[in-house]
Amino acid sequence: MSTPSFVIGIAGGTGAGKTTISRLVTRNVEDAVTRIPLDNYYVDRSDLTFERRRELNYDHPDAFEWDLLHTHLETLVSGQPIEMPQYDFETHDRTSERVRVEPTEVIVLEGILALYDADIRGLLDLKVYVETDADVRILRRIRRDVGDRGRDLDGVIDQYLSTVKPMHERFIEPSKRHADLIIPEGANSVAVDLLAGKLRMEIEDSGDGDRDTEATSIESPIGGDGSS
Ligand SMILES: Nc1ncnc2c1ncn2[C@@H]1O[C@H](COP(=O)(O)OP(=O)(O)O)[C@@H](O)[C@H]1O
Ligand SMILES: O=c1ccn([C@@H]2O[C@H](COP(=O)(O)O)[C@@H](O)[C@H]2O)c(=O)[nH]1
Repeated sequence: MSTPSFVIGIAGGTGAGKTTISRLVTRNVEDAVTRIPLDNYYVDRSDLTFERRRELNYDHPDAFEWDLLHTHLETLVSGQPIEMPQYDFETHDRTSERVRVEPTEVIVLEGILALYDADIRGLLDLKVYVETDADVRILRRIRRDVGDRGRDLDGVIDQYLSTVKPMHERFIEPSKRHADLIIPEGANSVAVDLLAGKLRMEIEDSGDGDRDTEATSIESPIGGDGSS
């Protein structure tokens, strides 16, 4: 167990590439990094039926349990472990499982509104916003939500137009002004390598970590095999 010396927040719209970037920048230093998906802090709505949960707005700040996230980040930063909630996108529900997370040298908080809350921002040493065009993001989201999250095309389109897009414009995009670093076009390989280097430096400064490096290669901008 270590006391974290560096906390990064990675925000950006749905499908921007936040998860991909946080995986890429931490891939050679995994033992020294704790990744906290903001999604795990969606408010527990297991009191509602599935039908009702399906209609909720998951892109408004009120959908998240900020106090719990703040407490957990503070706990990790103070060198103590947390019991992190887990979230199931297929059922739109927090699961009964909790995962024990030990503090490491670096913490990466990643999610659509990772830069939204002022108290959370106060705990971040580096604030990153991933900026990717809306058309690329919706194409990625369709592929992911239909393929991995149990949705159908009409459902993804309805949700996008009714809540995802308006909340993006109202809350997510404006949070970009808090960023120290804006990464254009998702997993931009130059930005990923710079960020990975920064992480390695922080880890080395705190006296631990695997220092191997690997070049970053980026596939087609909407995933798949890149063929047309
Ligand atoms: N630069 C990229 N090139 C190709 N596919 C990407 C890229 N970045 C992300 N993707 C794909 O797009 C989808 C959404 O990316 P993800 O990182 O989960 O976005 P976010 O976490 O911002 O919602 C995933 O299927 C991922 O593999
Ligand atoms: O129950 C839920 C919870 C969230 N969502 C959608 O997920 C995205 C955030 O995840 P990303 O990985 O950043 O795309 C958000 O836009 C919500 O609309 C959901 O559909 N159902």
